Amino acid sequence: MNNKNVKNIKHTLLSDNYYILNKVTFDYMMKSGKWVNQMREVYDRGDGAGILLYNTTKKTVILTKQFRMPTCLNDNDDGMLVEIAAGMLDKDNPEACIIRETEEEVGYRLKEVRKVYEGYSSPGVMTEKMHFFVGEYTDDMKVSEGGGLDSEAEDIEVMELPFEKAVNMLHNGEIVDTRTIVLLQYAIIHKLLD
Ligand SMILES: Nc1nc2c(ncn2[C@@H]2O[C@H](COP(=O)(O)OP(=O)(O)O[C@H]3O[C@H](CO)[C@@H](O)[C@H](O)[C@@H]3O)[C@@H](O)[C@H]2O)c(=O)[nH]1
Ligand SMILES: [Mg+2]
Repeated sequence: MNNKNVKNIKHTLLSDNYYILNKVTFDYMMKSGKWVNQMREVYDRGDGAGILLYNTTKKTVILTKQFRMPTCLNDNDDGMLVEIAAGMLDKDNPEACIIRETEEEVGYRLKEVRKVYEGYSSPGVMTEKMHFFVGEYTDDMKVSEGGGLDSEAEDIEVMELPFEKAVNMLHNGEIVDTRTIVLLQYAIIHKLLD
């Protein structure tokens, strides 16, 4: 931390049941010069990486579908969410993480990936920074059915679909995962599948 307008940062652990939730209090100097004491609850579950897998010959992309309880509690009736392949870094670097997660979740062993963005997922609440990749896949890279790790009770449906269909799903509101929106827009802007 390097900000002269912030001092007296104190962490109080609220939960370390699975990941870490802290209450963080600090003094913050407003633009007016007045110091105010503020409190934020901050959830720390490490950083993540996600990838848009695309095939320029078939003009397809690979996405996943899985149950996401938090979305179910907010407007997503059945809790099923269409997403890019993604995972948490654990102890890996972002590139190693996304190559591992791609094989676990969708069954393709990638040789190369390309980092395109890095961004905070929900900066008011979470520490998480997300590393965004794109990667070209071909049929001969398929090594398994994917689906996620049984040991983590992951139950992931692999969806290979025409890019055009994915773009329609983006525009008609079927795709509501922000990370997936970001990478599909990247693919459109940079004409990855033209
Ligand atoms: N028991 C238990 N297990 C959990 C909990 N939270 C996560 N897990 C387990 O941890 C696994 C993490 O799988 P990953 O593939 O590494 O992560 P992810 O859930 O796909 O996360 C990705 O998407 C998130 C967006 O929802 C991102 O926040 C994250 O950085 C990453 O990109 C989940 O499948 C689940 O089994 C929890 O509170 N309790
Ligand atoms: Mg995942």
